[in-house]
Amino acid sequence: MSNTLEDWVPAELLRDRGLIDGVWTAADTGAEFEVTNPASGEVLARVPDMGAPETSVAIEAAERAQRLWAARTASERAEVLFRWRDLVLENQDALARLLTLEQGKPFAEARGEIGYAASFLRFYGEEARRIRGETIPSASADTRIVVLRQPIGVAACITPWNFPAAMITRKAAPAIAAGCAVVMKPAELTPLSALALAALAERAGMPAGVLNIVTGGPQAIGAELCASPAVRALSFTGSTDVGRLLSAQCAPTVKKLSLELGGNAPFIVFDDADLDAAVEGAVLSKYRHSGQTCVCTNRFLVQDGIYDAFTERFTSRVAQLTVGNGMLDGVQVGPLIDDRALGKVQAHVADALDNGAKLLTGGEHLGGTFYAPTVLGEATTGMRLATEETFGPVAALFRFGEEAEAIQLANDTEYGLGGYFYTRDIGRVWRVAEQLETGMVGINSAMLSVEIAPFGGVKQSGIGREGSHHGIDEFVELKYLAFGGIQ
Ligand SMILES: NC(=O)c1ccc[n+]([C@@H]2O[C@H](COP(=O)([O-])OP(=O)(O)OC[C@H]3O[C@@H](n4cnc5c(N)ncnc54)[C@H](O)[C@@H]3O)[C@@H](O)[C@H]2O)c1
Ligand SMILES: O=C[C@H](O)CS(=O)(=O)O
Repeated sequence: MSNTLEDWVPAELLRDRGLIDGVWTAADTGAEFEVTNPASGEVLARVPDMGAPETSVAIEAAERAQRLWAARTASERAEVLFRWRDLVLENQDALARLLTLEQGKPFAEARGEIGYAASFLRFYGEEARRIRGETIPSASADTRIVVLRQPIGVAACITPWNFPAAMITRKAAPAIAAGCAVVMKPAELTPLSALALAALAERAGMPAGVLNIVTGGPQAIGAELCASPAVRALSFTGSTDVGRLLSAQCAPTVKKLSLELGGNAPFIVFDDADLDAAVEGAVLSKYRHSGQTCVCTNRFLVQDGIYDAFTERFTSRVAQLTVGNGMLDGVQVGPLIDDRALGKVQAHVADALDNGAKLLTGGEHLGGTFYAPTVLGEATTGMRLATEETFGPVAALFRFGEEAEAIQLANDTEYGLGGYFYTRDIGRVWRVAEQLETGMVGINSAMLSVEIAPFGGVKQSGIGREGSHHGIDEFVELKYLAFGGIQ
């Protein structure tokens, strides 16, 4: 099978330059870095290794463009987003192939991600015309109070490798709808999808400077974005460690921060759960994208009375999953993104086994960065996978007795992104939903991600929300106007 980009993706979607002020641009030094296919290790492309100087030029371009963009009507901004969305959907298969080649996820999942990416362009195109202010009944007869919602200005966006398309539009679409201009730094492991999306934005009529893509070294680009007083908002998706660092770097210029960080999602199966539904939900929430999703389950908490039945059914389903190159038909689990990710998975499994976990299926390195879908029984809280995000295809099953114990275990983490539970008791549904310390809760449901709902975490999983009408708030400022002297 060919792994050459040009055999799979039309030339108009392949870009080997960053986009700054509407110009496809090389690094000032001419330096480049390689983008590789995680399924084969082959080099797919080389893209510019930019740093602080190019980032600074992109910020200046965004500043100029933003003033003009904000002066356009909301309908004009919406039209550009709608055309962009149409082009993304027209190119859905090609974009999905590009995504699978640079990122590894199975083609069907990649195709789903492109549809998900397009959904943000449509939703925020619609939302552009609903960025409404308010009037507040005044305290005195001769005054009036009006609140405007204005674009914040230049927004910096930093995105991860696990959703190389959807994380771009989940940030860019609300920012652009609100009248902001964006300087985007995609993950260095997966810049090609971001560049292809930018090529389509350009074709959709996005004015020069409104969407800039800077590829290259995260530290240098990140430091410049954080230090610039012209950048008024930073929207970051990635690990909690980098989120903490960026928060500190933004403190001197006091930016609005939106942080979508790591998780340690619990998935609770109560004795009264619908077993078939719980097993299907468990497989989806754990093995989607080889476990490399921020809302993937990290800990299965299973009540004593259903533990054996759930474990048997779940393990048998997991053992049937097909692992392989995501470009091949029927593959359900692709490679891990790189050797570092593989090393963490192997270390978590070894640590769990050393501490008494039982290997029920998997536990094998399958060559390259492929790892067998794995289930570990009798996990306990002293194991690394109880407190750290494994970010791989490893399910750890913990036992519990009473509802209160499940809630205590579920909340025993610094993270608070997603959580799931399965039960048929309506009283328990409310009790548990209200007590879980997470930003999102799946109740008899394992899918949280949809453009119309607010996605985000509490505790050290982040600040702010993406998606839904709340996603606009990250990119607007309130301005209160006090009118006096009205007779
Ligand atoms: N909450 C969410 O919505 C969400 C979504 C996807 C991923 N994640 C989390 O992201 C993590 C996996 O992604 P990752 O490995 O790409 O995370 P990461 O934090 O290593 O990288 C994320 C982005 O930050 C950049 N980056 C790294 N160091 C930087 C620095 N010093 N300055 C500026 N930018 C820097 C990277 O280049 C990349 O673009 C997991 O923890 C996962 O849970 C969270
Ligand atoms: O990694 C987590 C992202 O937010 C992707 S998704 O929204 O859960 O699909």
